[in-house]
Amino acid sequence: MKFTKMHGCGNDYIYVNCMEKMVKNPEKVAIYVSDRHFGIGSDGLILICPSKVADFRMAMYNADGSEGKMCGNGVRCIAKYVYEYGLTDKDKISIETKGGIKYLDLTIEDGKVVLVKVNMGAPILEPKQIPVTIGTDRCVNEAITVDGKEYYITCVSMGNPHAVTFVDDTDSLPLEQLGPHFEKHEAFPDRVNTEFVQVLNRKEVKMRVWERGSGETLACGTGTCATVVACVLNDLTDHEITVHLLGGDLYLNYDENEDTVWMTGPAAVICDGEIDISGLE
Ligand SMILES: N[C@@H](CCC[C@H](N)C(=O)O)C(=O)O
Repeated sequence: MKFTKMHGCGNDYIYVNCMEKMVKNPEKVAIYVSDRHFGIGSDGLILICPSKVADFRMAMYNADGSEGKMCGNGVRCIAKYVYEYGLTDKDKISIETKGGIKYLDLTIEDGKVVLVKVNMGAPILEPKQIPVTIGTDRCVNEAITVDGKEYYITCVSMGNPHAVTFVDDTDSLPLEQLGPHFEKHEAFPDRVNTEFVQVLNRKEVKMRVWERGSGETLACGTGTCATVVACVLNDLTDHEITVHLLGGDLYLNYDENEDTVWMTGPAAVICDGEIDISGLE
């Protein structure tokens, strides 16, 4: 299987061009290629597929083989891939995902995609749709006990479920220990991605993330969208913020009038390669 390893702010995936031929058993392939010791090493697998309703379709799998409905860093990387590998010459493209069609604007310099701005669509706040069992109309600043300690969460779906909790200091968090307790908490019937957010000022926050199905990652695009929405709902920041992640910065704008979140950030190619997956197909 030919692949390209790419990352968006350190959130790395193995990308496969499936425009001609689909990968069989993508769940098993995701587990295999993601392994950082016995595979290639990544946060998961992303397939670039043909679409009947958009320019391209994304299928994404976490490192544990579970399917995710959306991936913010993933759609930016797909934009870079399809332009730089000659699948399109357009600087505005659409990508179908299980979380809806996303519209992307590519900034191109010397034939390279240096920045991608994505219309990530409307945040979903209704608890049943997220899904989370806490809250009636919304789950904003609601108490939850996780591993014996009380936290306050604001829940947002950006096609996939997120719980945002505000903390004093992201650096000192024992995420390896805490993350799984949030992910598998009974309040989240489909598990959850959790963002731990330290507000620096009205325009900047620091964020660490524990991703459903992949563990701690260096960045999560949909997680930053959930974060800006949670910040606004709790009146902690302006609508336009910079999110500092372990792997870099993303720029977010929650346009409440249009009910949409804009995410802008980079995408990078790490390498191209080929791997034998014949035992998995
Ligand atoms: N890293 C992603 C989100 C990937 C999917 C997530 N782990 C899920 O299962 O919902 C992003 O950049 O948004």
